[in-house]
Amino acid sequence: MNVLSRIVDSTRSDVERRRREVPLSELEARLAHRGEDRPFSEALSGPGVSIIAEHKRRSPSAGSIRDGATVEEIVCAYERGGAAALSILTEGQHFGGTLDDLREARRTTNLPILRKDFIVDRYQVYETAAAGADALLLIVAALDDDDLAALHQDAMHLDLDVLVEVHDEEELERALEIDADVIGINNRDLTDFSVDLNRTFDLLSDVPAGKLVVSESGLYTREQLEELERVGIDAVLVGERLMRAPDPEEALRELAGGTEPTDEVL
Ligand SMILES: O=C(O)c1ccccc1NCC(=O)[C@H](O)[C@H](O)COP(=O)(O)O
Repeated sequence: MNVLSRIVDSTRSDVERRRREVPLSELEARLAHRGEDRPFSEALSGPGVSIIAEHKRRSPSAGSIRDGATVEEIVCAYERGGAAALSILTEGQHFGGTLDDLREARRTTNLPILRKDFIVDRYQVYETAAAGADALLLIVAALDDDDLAALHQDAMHLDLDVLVEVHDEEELERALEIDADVIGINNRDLTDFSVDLNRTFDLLSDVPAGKLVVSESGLYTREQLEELERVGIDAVLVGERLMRAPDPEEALRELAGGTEPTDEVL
C-alpha cells in the first residue's frame, strides 16, 4: 500500500471519530458564525508568481521539519514577508497538524487560508468552512470521479475555493472534467517522494487558458520561481523551505525576490 492510500485510510477513521464527537448538523449550525470572506483565488491572480506559504510541522518525506514555534509566529512572519495566502496542513497522524492550527492562523492574520488535508468525505468540507478556511485541497489521485465531483460541488456550495491537485495528464483530464478553476501541479511523486519540477513544465501546456495554475512542492530558490514565472505559472505552494528557515519572513522575501539570498536553513 502506498503512502497516499495509508494516509487516506487513517483519515477515514479520524473522520468517523470526529463525526461521532461533532455531528454534521452541529457543523452546519456553526456556519452561521463564519467570518468575512477572504477570496483565495483572487489572491493568486496578482502580477508575478504569488506565494502560498505553508505551515507544516513534519511530513512523511522529510520527518520532523520544525518544532517549537507557534502557529502565530510562523503565519504572522509569512504575512509580513509578503505571502499571498496561507496553506495550513491540518492532517494529524503524518503531518502533526490540527484544525486548531487553522483557527489560530485565521485569528492572527488577514490572509486567505487553504486547508491542506486529505479530503475524502463531505463532513470534512463542512468542517473546513466551519473552521474558517477559504479554500480546500482535493487530490485527484485520492478520489474516484464521483467523489471528486461531489466534493467539488459541496465546496462550491459553501463558497470555498478549491485547489485541485494533479500529478499527470490523466489526473489533469479528470480535474478539467469537473471544470476546476485552480489546478495544482504537484512536483512530488506521492509514491516514492521524488520531486521533479519538470512535472509542472510538462503538464502546463495541457492546461487550458483561463485556469489558475499552482506549482506545488520541492521549491527552494528564487531561480526556480523566476523560471516558473517565465512560463506563466500563477502561484507556488512552498512549505519545507520556509518552515526550516530560522527567519521565515526573510526567507519568504528572498523567494519573492525582495532581498539577496542567504544559504541559512535550520
Ligand atoms: O510532503 C510530503 O512528504 C507529502 C507526502 C505525502 C503526501 C503529501 C505530502 N505533502 C503535501 C504537500 O503537498 C506539500 O506539503 C506542499 O506541496 C509543500 O511542499 P514542500 O514545499 O516540498 O514542503
